[in-house]
Amino acid sequence: MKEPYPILIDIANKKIAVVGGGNVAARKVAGLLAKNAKVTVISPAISDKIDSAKVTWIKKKYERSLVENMELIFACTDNNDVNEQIVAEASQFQLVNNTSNKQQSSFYNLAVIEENGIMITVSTNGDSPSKAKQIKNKIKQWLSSSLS
Ligand SMILES: C[C@@]1(CC(=O)O)c2cc3[nH]c(cc4nc(cc5[nH]c(cc(n2)[C@H]1CCC(=O)O)[C@@](C)(CC(=O)O)[C@@H]5CCC(=O)O)C(CC(=O)O)=C4CCC(=O)O)c(CCC(=O)O)c3CC(=O)O
Ligand SMILES: NC(=O)C1=CN([C@@H]2O[C@H](COP(=O)(O)OP(=O)(O)OC[C@H]3O[C@@H](n4cnc5c(N)ncnc54)[C@H](O)[C@@H]3O)[C@@H](O)[C@H]2O)C=CC1
Repeated sequence: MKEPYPILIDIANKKIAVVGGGNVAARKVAGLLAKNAKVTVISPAISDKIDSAKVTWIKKKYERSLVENMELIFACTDNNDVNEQIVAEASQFQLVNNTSNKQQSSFYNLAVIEENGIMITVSTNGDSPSKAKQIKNKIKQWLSSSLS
């Protein structure tokens, strides 16, 4: 993504697939559940950091037929070829985040602070996610010190 366009989207009750059930999937799932999405995790194994009571878990390896009706797809497996395949097989109406390859993602996640009805987000346009996290934490510290 050379020139990303920032938007906020309503994902409440939207069908969202997270393929893979490891650490990265757990972080993405937590963010999605916090905004009331209908999350389906497709993965032979699922981390205990994922609240399996709050998602639909399909205990299978990725197959295109399992994500055909999903509006957003997060490709979070630890197999780059599978993540690439998920992107290649998506329809033109499906947005896909390939968590292992930003060049193949049609959207990125942001580092987010949400407090008192205000949302502050940080992005490095994919260049350095850990820097985005660091800057977010600095802003958070600054916010709490400036309010006290
Ligand atoms: C493009 C993007 C797409 C996306 O996933 O949305 C992406 C991609 C990749 N991340 C990678 C690595 C890490 N990502 C994090 C953390 C976060 N990553 C997030 C977003 C994004 N990550 C999007 C762009 C964000 C921007 O524009 O700046 C955050 C902000 C939001 C979130 O995930 O919800 C969240 C912080 C949440 C918070 O705490 O606030 C950490 C640190 C950690 O886990 O502690 C590491 C390890 C250290 C490192 O490498 O930096 C790799 C390499 C994988 C590999 O090669 O192994 C890729 C793949 C690639 O770069 O192609
Ligand atoms: N975008 C981001 O924020 C970040 C991305 N990454 C990348 O994310 C990927 C995943 O990392 P982790 O979650 O730490 O790995 P992990 O090893 O914790 O989890 C991988 C998961 O994928 C599942 N899986 C493997 N093959 C599958 C298949 N064919 N179909 C469905 N599920 C399958 C496994 O069962 C496991 O649950 C890596 O490629 C890593 O480079 C890493 C850090 C941050």
